[in-house]
Amino acid sequence: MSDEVKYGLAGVLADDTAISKVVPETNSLTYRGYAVQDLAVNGSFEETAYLIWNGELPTTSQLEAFRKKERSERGISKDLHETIRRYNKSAHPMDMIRTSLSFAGQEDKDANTGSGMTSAGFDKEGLYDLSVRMFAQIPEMVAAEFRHREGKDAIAPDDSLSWSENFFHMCFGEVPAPEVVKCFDVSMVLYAEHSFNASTFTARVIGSTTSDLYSACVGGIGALKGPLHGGANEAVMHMLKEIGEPGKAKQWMQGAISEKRKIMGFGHRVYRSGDSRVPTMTDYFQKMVEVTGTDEAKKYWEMSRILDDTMVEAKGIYPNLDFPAGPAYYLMGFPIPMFTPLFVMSRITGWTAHVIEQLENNKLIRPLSAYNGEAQRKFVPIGERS
Ligand SMILES: CC(=O)SCCNC(=O)CCNC(=O)[C@H](O)C(C)(C)COP(=O)(O)OP(=O)(O)OC[C@H]1O[C@@H](n2cnc3c(N)ncnc32)[C@H](O)[C@@H]1OP(=O)(O)O
Ligand SMILES: O=C([O-])CC(=O)C(=O)O
Repeated sequence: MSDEVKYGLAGVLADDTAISKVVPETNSLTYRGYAVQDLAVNGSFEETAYLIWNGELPTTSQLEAFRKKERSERGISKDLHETIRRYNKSAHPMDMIRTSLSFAGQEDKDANTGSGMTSAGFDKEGLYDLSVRMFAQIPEMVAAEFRHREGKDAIAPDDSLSWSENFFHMCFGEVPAPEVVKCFDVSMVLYAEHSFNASTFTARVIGSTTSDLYSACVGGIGALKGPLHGGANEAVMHMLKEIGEPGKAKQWMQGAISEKRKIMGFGHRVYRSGDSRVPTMTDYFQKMVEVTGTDEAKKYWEMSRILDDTMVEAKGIYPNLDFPAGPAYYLMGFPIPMFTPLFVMSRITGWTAHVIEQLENNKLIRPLSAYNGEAQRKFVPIGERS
């Protein structure tokens, strides 16, 4: 270990950003200056997406035009549908969405817009158009992959529906109660952006080589899949199912703590005393429990309260957004392995905005390493090696 190295880049300021601000001291998060909880409760995910890319909230007519643009970009190709139908049904949905986005990139004649592969160079408008296209099409990929795993045909998008309503329609063939759609929409707002988290930083690193936007986002998907990052929302639900009932929750948590196990959905690199997004998502998880009204839903709610209290009391480690989001998605009817692809559908806004910001003032991201391997030595011909 070297004193000069910042392991995991912890505490390192790697660049400027005007997209979001995380303030750990006050557990607050703003997108372009707006508190995330205000955006989530009072606005829609479409408005947040517009804000993240354009820097300002849309007026009524701007939002109308944005919605029209998003709807006009819906519709993945027949070839991609055909490819999805060939996927191994037991593959993880994150592997499926990573493959589908990559497939869409090789089909898209505009894929290299704004990249070093074209002589035109940086093209902000072109990159924005590509971003909206991915935002419009990724939900259809996720829904088609879900239905393929279930042995069902894909459902075409419905342009009369909002981005969130349309996703439910493409998954289940119907739009649930407005309260359920709102809870989902809130989760999308909360997941959209979080400064230099691992997947966004990955996307920026790829963007900094002036590679293309699809490559940057495919890389982001790879980084998000891990349970230390986006994959934790799935792990939380597996944990709740493993514990099984509220009566066992405290003892389970105490056992996990004494065995020094990492408990999924808790802790954060930046927040040390609570994740700014958790109170809002917890309120909406509770609303999902009320809407569902089942004993199972109440059981997950009670368990999550006990786990939260026990962990905070024993270790002073607080839940992160994945903790309430996982069970909320479960109550919406999504299968567990689909939770991280839902995160992708939202975070595509943050990833693309960051790649555009990176390219606006680009400097290749290339840190140094402290070498701790063998000292230089003489080459030994193969016949002389022991
Ligand atoms: C949307 C998101 O991506 S949010 C993050 C989602 N990830 C998770 O929920 C996975 C579980 N959490 C973790 O693994 C970590 O908290 C991370 C990876 C998120 C942050 O990690 P780091 O900033 O590197 O903190 P680090 O892992 O060094 O933890 C610091 C201390 O807190 C403990 N700690 C942190 N998180 C946890 C946890 N979830 N369970 C148990 N102990 C924990 C560590 O064991 C360590 O203790 P020690 O100093 O006694 O060794
Ligand atoms: O910021 C992080 O390290 C992880 C996180 O919460 C996110 O990406 O939303």
